[in-house]
Amino acid sequence: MSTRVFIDGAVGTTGLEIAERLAGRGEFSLITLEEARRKDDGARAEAINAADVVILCLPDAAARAAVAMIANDTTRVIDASTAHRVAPGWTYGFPEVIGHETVANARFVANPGCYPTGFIALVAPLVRAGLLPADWPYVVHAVSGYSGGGKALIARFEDDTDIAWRGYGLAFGHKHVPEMKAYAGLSVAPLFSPAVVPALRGMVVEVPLSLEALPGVGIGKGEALYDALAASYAGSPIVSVSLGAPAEGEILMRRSTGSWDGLALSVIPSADGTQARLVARLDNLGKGASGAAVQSLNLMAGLPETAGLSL
Ligand SMILES: NC(=O)C1=CN([C@@H]2O[C@H](COP(=O)(O)OP(=O)(O)OC[C@H]3O[C@@H](n4cnc5c(N)ncnc54)[C@H](OP(=O)(O)O)[C@@H]3O)[C@@H](O)[C@H]2O)C=CC1
Ligand SMILES: CC(=O)N[C@@H](CCC(=O)OP(=O)(O)O)C(=O)O
Repeated sequence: MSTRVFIDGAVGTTGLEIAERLAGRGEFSLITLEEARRKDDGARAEAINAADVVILCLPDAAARAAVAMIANDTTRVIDASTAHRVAPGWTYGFPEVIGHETVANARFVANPGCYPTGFIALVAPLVRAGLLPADWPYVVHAVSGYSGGGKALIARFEDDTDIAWRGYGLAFGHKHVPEMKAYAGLSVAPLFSPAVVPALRGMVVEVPLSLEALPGVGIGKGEALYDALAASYAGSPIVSVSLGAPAEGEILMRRSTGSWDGLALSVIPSADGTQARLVARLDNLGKGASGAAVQSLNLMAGLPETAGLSL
């Protein structure tokens, strides 16, 4: 029997991408609402309670309201919003970090944020292995494609094609910081500096490290960081790890890059071993949102984790 899936927010940026990844897959049957009823609470409640799995692609408040509509003890949830990522009773939907079985068996799964996906993938295994300190104020520089801001930011970048770079998060307290701190296992919040560039999709997340200044780390430890990350993701069909700068000597985000559900991690040590740059590249709409949701859905349905993904 196929798994009945309802995507609440199915015509938004994330919802549409999830629907694309599920299209034509016989393991799932999609419950859909016509345009006139997609924001009708009665119709949504009916669809939510008829589904085996509901995928919430909504603003935070609407996601909380949708969970409150569940009137049974079987409907499972994957919430793409920020509403439940550090909430008790919810499982963080990052199988490579939290454990595949844990996600497969969870009822309430919070899909990770796009920037935290890069940061946590780089830092969590290294803190867990005792190679990086938990009580260090890590700095996170990151660049996202404008689809990361949903329909509103897409419209802004399409209307104002003169924007070359948009730094933001200047009031601090970005909504992704709590999950970064929690799932990287840190006792100090990272300092997060995000920016948007005029590309629809794509993301680079960088954590620069002074190995000589980091307590308990030291000069020449870049390769040990690489070894630990490579071991942590060994065999993953989704996460790759490389050592050193790309042969081209630069990292490019291209406007023409299409949908991709992988996550590429690099450890780039300096020649003298005193510094390293940890870099994650992903598609904010892929492993950063819709790809991750479909990966969790696959696991929850007992299917191979990469089914329907572009890798
Ligand atoms: N874009 C991204 O890269 C990522 C987004 N997310 C998260 O996913 C969620 C969705 O984001 P995104 O797809 O970008 O946002 P969009 O603004 O593109 O889409 C949100 C959709 O939700 C609909 N909606 C809003 N309120 C309700 C409601 N009460 N009932 C039913 N539908 C409603 C909107 O309707 P309408 O079309 O009428 O406005 C819209 O279609 C957010 O929580 C976001 O933070 C997570 C990871 C990455
Ligand atoms: C470019 C841009 O605006 N990005 C969004 C985050 C996108 C994302 O990951 O949203 P979730 O937190 O719902 O996962 C932001 O910084 O608020």
